[in-house]
Amino acid sequence: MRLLKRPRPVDAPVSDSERQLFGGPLRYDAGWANHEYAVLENRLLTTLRAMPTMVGGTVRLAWETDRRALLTVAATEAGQGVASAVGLLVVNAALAALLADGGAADRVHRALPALVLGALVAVAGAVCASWSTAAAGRLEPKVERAATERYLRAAVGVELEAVEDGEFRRLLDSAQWGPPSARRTIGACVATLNGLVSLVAVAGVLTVLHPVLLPMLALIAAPRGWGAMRVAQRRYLSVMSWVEHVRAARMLGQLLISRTSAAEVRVHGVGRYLLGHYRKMAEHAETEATRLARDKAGTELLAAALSGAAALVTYGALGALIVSGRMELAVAGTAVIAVRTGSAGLGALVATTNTLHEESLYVRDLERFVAEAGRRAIPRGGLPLPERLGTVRLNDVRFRYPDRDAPALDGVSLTIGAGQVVALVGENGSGKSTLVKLLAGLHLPDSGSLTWDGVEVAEADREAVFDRVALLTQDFERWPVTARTNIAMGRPDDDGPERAVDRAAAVVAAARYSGADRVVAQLPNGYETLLARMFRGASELSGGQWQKFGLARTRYRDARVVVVDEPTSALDPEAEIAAFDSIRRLAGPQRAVVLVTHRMSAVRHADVIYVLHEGRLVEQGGHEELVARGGRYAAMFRMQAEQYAAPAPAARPKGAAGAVVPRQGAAPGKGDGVT
Ligand SMILES: Nc1ncnc2c1ncn2[C@@H]1O[C@H](COP(=O)(O)OP(=O)(O)OP(=O)(O)O)[C@@H](O)[C@H]1O
Repeated sequence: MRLLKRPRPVDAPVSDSERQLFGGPLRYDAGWANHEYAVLENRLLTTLRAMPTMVGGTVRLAWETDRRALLTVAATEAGQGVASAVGLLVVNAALAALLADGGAADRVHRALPALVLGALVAVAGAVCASWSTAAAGRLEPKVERAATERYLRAAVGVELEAVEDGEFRRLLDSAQWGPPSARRTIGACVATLNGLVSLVAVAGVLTVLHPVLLPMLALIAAPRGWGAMRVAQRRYLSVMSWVEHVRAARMLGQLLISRTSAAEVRVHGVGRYLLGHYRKMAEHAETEATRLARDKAGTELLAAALSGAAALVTYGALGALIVSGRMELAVAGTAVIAVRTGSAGLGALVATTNTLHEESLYVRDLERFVAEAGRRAIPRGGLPLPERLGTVRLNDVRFRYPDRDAPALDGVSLTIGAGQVVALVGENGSGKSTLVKLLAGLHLPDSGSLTWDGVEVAEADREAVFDRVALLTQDFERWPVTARTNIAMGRPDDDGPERAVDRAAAVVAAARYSGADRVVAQLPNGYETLLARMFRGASELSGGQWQKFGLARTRYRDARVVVVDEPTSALDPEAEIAAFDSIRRLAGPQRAVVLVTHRMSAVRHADVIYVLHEGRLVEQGGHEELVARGGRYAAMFRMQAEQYAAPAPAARPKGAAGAVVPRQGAAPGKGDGVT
């Protein structure tokens, strides 16, 4: 029974590629999988008992999206069941008439009404079947759409912290199979219902014919049922435990064909490298597929052998009943047909129940995800914020990312007032972007307080906080939509037809503000040009041109607090000066600007400069004041200023002709050619 050993996909060996590229196995950890085993290793009956709950969610969705179609499916499936029961009784009547005493013509004549009824019943069954197919076909896409909407709504509603949490992302990943499974669940439900109704009909007929026939039918089908369930459970476990591995291999494939990586893929030879790893990872996954196939083959063989033995016993019993005179020939004939129909029906029922079970496991993941997303959702409602902006205040704020030991922000207190341009500076990793995320309401402080006009952000209506912030980060989104919509995405809710004219004017004004209007002038269809290379006829922009669009979007958003994080890294010097100038001009009586940048020249005009170091606020003040203080800010400013100062003419080494390129790692003054 080696083939039927309990599988442990999580114990599979780790491939070199996983180690080299991802630092270890990309399998979900055994703790979770073992918990699943605890549920899945339960007996068949437990699974069957859990089925109504598992399927219930999908049926509820179907009820909500199109109850008429759902009721039609149920009614027509029941109709088919009745038709098949009547059909069997008609067969019995026809056989009884045909096997009775008398002449052949007489017997056929007596069987005729039953045969005509049989034909009518068959037609009714076929009409029901096609009606059911049409209704189910209408229902399925609606259910998938409703499930997808549930999934996406739950996903966009969670806190940023959840999005960055690996465990939550795992749930997010596995739940994506829920919506297509919900669609297939409808089909499987229909087939299961069909099988169940026909089976009840056959069972009823068999019980009427002889009480021993029913248990025999069950005996034939039980092993196949067990086998199918076992195969489904193992496949599900395997899929779940390999989901990250599959995603990583898919990601390698995407990197190979992506446009952004195309240059490095070619010039650095990354293509060959990743292709090799893709192959190794795919081969590794194939070993799991082989193991599953072997396990499936073993299970099915055993189930078929047991089922065959049960069939042998059944037909033997039928023979004994006929020989002993306890069953008439006509009844035995109908019984054979009924047992054959019944066991074929049971086989199909087992297969569809199995599909239903497997699909509902994925739907259950979706349910689990939606529940978890609900727990981690951004709270709705809360205290309102005043319409006019006064001050945003941080007092002794501390924040630590869940997977880090050291806090990203520690004891930070600062104020941002309306009309101010506030600059955040500090070395890489000092906490600037984290501070920005807290300001925007994307993260909440672990301790200390962050208030918007006196309202604690944790208690405020978060929608209102978001509404007051415009965010332009370094990796702002380059939406694959038209130039116009790319700018209007700054406030996409503002989309009513009555606002169309104002909106068009606002888009043009925002583009003029950032210099994006000059980019638009060169586009083949102006504002209607699609900015996504992946579509035919679309245009692509340079990094700097995109930044102008990002700036225009921020302007269009027209928010109370404008946060710009390294907004000009790709701009040419002239455009950069203009951009910083425009950004500074955004500040007004009702608007504050928070500028995060390493360009010290852009910072000097800020009203207040906050200097962060290892998550702590170490200096604050105006440019002149901070330079005079001679601290960290002054050092950073001096360092950048020196870059632009004319270098002192270096003494040319004796005997060196022309420019000398020092050897890498050589100490100054010990360049090549020095004697
Ligand atoms: N999502 C995250 N999860 C865990 N740690 C994070 C996350 N984002 C940032 N950090 C860590 O928090 C600290 C502060 O990072 P942050 O991005 O705020 O710095 P920064 O000052 O904006 O840096 P840079 O100038 O490089 O943009 C760093 O140690 C960083 O590694």
